[in-house]
Amino acid sequence: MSPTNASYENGSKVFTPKNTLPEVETENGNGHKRYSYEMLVETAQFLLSRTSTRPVIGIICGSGMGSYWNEGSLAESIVEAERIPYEEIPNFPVSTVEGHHGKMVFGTLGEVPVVAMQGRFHYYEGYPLWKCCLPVRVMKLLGVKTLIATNAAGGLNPRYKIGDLMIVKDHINMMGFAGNNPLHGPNDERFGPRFPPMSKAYDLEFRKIAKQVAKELNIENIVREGVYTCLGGPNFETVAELNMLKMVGVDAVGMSTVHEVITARHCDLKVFGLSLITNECITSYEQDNEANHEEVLDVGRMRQDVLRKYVARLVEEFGREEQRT
Ligand SMILES: O=P(O)(O)O[C@H]1O[C@H](CO)[C@@H](O)[C@H]1O
Ligand SMILES: Nc1nc2[nH]cnc2c(=O)[nH]1
Repeated sequence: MSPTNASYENGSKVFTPKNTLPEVETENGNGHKRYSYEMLVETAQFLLSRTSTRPVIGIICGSGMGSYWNEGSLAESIVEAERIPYEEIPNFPVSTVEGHHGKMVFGTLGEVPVVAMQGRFHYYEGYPLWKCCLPVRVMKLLGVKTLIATNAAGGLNPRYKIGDLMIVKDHINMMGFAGNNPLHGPNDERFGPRFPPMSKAYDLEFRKIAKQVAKELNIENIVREGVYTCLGGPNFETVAELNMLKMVGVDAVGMSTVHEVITARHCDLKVFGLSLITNECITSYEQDNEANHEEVLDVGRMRQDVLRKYVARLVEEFGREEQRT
């Protein structure tokens, strides 16, 4: 099916943008079918029927960071948590990566109603980008106003240390350079415009608040601010690739987040991004160590206490900011 309605005026082809998409699109060029707005409404309605929480902030937990949402450890922060396994959610993918539990957690942090994804979807798992980002649109339909996307990332900036936290200032959409974008294909205006701007992807006010909160919590020495990029994975990068990324101004490298943020901004969610630097990016052939997922998960575990406290305080502050504006 054509993404646009074409008609002819004075012999020239005129395209009128369509407002809605068909229930299930035909193949979009990647061999994957997309879900319609109505299907995602069905998913959101299912979730709303399973919880009394009406979340205003959505959180995506990065690799190894979801464990701080496990039973017990968050009891004092997430109040009356309700956990819904992805398998039970209509139209939802399932998590296949170690360190991603595959549950939606509803509850409150401070006074703020939240939904947290304990496990995200990655391109390398075999999901097309739009499907990796489907939960972001579901969050929008749940009433979420702000997305907090956390991730584990390799530290490319030589000043970064393992265990540092990086407030994401901006991203470079490397996969997008090659034409792979979650918004690829027909646009549904009910989510957002065909050509969304991306120059204010990461909310400036939230970034200021995050720096202030880092001071209050006395963790400013480990909190950085920098540029993130996402590669398709699942392999970690070669030395030459990392040196190229360094040259173009990348501070941290991962395999997620960028497409989620694009999807979130498209549907007008405010965004805050936070990377946990879990490993050093290897930029010299003389170095012996190599990146590995175990280290990524270990550092997530090691920093879970700090992350939990920091994210919980940020949620409170962002919730307050949300009420103010
Ligand atoms: O981005 P998150 O999901 O935090 O995880 C990062 O860590 C994993 C590699 O160890 C990859 O999945 C990469 O994307
Ligand atoms: N691409 C990539 N993803 C990561 N996730 C955690 N560490 C890394 C890394 O070094 N590279």
